[in-house]
Amino acid sequence: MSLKFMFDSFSWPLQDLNIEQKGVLFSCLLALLWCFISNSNKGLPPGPKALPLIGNLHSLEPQLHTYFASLSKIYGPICRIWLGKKLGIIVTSPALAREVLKDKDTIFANRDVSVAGREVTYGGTDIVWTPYGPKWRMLRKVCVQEMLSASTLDSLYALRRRELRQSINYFYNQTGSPVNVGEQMFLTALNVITSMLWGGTVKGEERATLGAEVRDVVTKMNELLVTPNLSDFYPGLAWFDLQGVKKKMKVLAKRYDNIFESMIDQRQKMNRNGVGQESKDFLQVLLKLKDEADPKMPLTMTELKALLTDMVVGGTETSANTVEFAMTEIMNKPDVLRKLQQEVDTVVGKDNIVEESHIQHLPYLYAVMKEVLRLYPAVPLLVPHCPSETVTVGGYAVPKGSSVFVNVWAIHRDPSIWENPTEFHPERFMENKWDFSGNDLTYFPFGSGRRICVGLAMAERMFMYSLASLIHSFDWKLPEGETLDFTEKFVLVLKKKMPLVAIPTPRLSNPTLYE
Ligand code: HEM
Repeated sequence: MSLKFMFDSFSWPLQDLNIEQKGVLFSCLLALLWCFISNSNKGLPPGPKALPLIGNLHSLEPQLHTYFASLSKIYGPICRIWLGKKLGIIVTSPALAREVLKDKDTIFANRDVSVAGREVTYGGTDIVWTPYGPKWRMLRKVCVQEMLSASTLDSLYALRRRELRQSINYFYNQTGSPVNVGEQMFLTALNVITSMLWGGTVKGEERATLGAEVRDVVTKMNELLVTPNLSDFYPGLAWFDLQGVKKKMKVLAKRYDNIFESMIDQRQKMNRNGVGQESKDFLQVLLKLKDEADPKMPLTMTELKALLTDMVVGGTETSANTVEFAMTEIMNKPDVLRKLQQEVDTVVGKDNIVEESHIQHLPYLYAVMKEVLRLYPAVPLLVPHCPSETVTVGGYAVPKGSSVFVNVWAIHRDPSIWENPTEFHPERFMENKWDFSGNDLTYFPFGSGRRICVGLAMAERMFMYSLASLIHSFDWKLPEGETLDFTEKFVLVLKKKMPLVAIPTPRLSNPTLYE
């Protein structure tokens, strides 16, 4: 429909031609476009034949991670795909991933901002979309050293604990009934993160209302962020916003901004009255930084809000989906569940509840986290990188401005690297060298190099604390007649196609441990 729209809109110079002349002209145009596209493939990595105008859009499959993996099996560890006018480069080997993310990191540490992404992050002023340079370094520093440092995270433990205990209490009240584990984990992650953002300001009923509003906005934003958008494939058409993605995102971004404005307003009032300083949360940390920032590199109110957006959008789905995949795999392997429960029982005891301080004493749980992120890396193609200049990778040209997808999902399942790659086997991580640092490009679920995930430390805490609490507090079984489903769905992040529904049964000694 949109291509017809394009031809209709630009048909005025053809009005005086008869049907045969139009046919000839159209064929010439197609031939020219074909030549243009064939020539423009010179020096590029190999890839499937592209059609004029649409490139490979016609054969694109929604499960991009598996589709890209199948292309790399045909065309090799570096291949190309045309997304309309946009060139995509797919990288699927540790050696080439190293070239992109380590050896030529400064060139590739840039992003190609999507229309929807720009709209939702105050014009791309957040960490994810800011190009590599002094501004991005400043934002990362704020995040790593101030918001997500070990000491700030320690000081926010009470907020995380409050939210997780509420979820455990919810599961307890559902004893014996089927519960949508995925949905609950999303709510828990969202509540944990928003609580850390401004939990010191919002109390009681307002917290619940605000939670529902944020949840609604974030869910709709995530849907729009993954809508294939013609404005991204044909930047020349962006002005028309043919699918209305930009317009819809603007409305959501405004709702989101209203929430931030109201939180910031309340906090500034509290600060003026001398009571805000007691609030320990990201908002307080950021407002202080903003007031004390170096005038040569200020932290603006817009950047502050964009940073808060990153925490919510970057931290909720990733964390929640990882816990849901873990629960699914564990329920499929009763031995793993038993071993995990034994480990947690030994460290915590059955007359006690899990605290975050326990998690560093749970090596098997840590191995489970690594194995889940091997099979289901939360961001399977990383956030696409974009070279700031044309550069050679694996002997092929990667032009400036192309979108580079590093298929970490496929590397994590490569049989030449992993024994029984599709089997969930946490033991493989008990005594080996793999970690989350991204130094070894056979295993890098959080990315590697300069753009490595900024929320790594928080993700570790959230996953370990949540999963330890879930399997320590409850035994889990499937509803009668149900089977486990492992089908994945690619929506920029990786999620389960069918949510995990399971029945919790309390296993601790005393009902007060669920309050
Ligand atoms: C299981 C949990 C998570 C996984 C597996 C994960 C993974 C990733 C990956 C693969 C990237 C892209 C790296 C690249 O482009 O090369 C990324 C970027 C990012 N993540 Fe995470 N993430 C997780 C949780 C979080 C959390 C909890 C937060 C924040 C609270 C967060 C915030 C970010 C941000 C802001 C970026 C962009 C960094 C930049 O472009 O400089 N992530 N993450």
